[in-house]
Amino acid sequence: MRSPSDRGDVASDARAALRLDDVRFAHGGAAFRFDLTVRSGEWLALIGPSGAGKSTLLDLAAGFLTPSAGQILMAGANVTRLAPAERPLSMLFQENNLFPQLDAFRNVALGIAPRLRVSKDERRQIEAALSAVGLEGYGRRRPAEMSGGERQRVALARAFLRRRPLILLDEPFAALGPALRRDMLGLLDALRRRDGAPPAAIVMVTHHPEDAASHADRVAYLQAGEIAAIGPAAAMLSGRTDPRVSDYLGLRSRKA
Ligand SMILES: Nc1ncnc2c1ncn2[C@@H]1O[C@H](COP(=O)(O)OP(=O)(O)OP(=O)(O)O)[C@@H](O)[C@H]1O
Repeated sequence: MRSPSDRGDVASDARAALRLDDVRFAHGGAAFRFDLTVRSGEWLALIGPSGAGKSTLLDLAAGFLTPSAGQILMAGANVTRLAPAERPLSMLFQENNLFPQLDAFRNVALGIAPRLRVSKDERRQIEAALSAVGLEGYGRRRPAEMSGGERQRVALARAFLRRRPLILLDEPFAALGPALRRDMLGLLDALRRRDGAPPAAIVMVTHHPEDAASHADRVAYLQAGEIAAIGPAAAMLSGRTDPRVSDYLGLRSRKA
């Protein structure tokens, strides 16, 4: 049986949560070229040195940047020219995911009711989402009245209420301590499996190899604007697959 490769076979590509097909982009002096297939329900971690293009890859997938060439597909549909709001995904950043003037309830409500007019049923869903992230009773608090971890929980509640099949994470827990980061990743994993629906696929930028090791199915290593290596998380993080990855992870002894 052939192992799933990055290009994948035609049938699995058609169902892929995300596919970047020879996507090209340039900003500043930096050029980017990405080929990637993320299967439905898969958790992919993006690692690599600062400036390698991890955020650029996510921004292209989300629609905040437009490729100069190539195609972006989600569940087989070409979304290359669609605005971010029209794409079947949710994205979480390291900060500023919430509207500061709105309380937690309204920030979550925006996930399903952009004009903030909510029905009784929607109110119940929003309260259930807040409770699922451990924030029962926090509905009236504004972002400034919450900790960084609580704010990210509100953002998670909103993302999951939207029930999009793809979640893009640009280091959303990087500012949290190790224990809290572990809790948040566990919560994210539990939330994406709720309701018996297929789990949402996740593409997560991280500078913490241990986060990738504990949750990712595959790891992609980016360097100089492209995916230099990709494979199962355990193999990639063992440092035995690619010398560039082991150097990045600090796993190879260096000669003085
Ligand atoms: N808006 C922009 N205009 C010009 N150049 C940019 C812009 N955004 C990013 N770049 C450049 O593109 C390259 C890739 O940036 P990107 O943010 O994707 O890297 P990264 O791998 O996410 O880095 P980090 O780990 O530091 O967040 C960098 O050299 C950066 O300076």
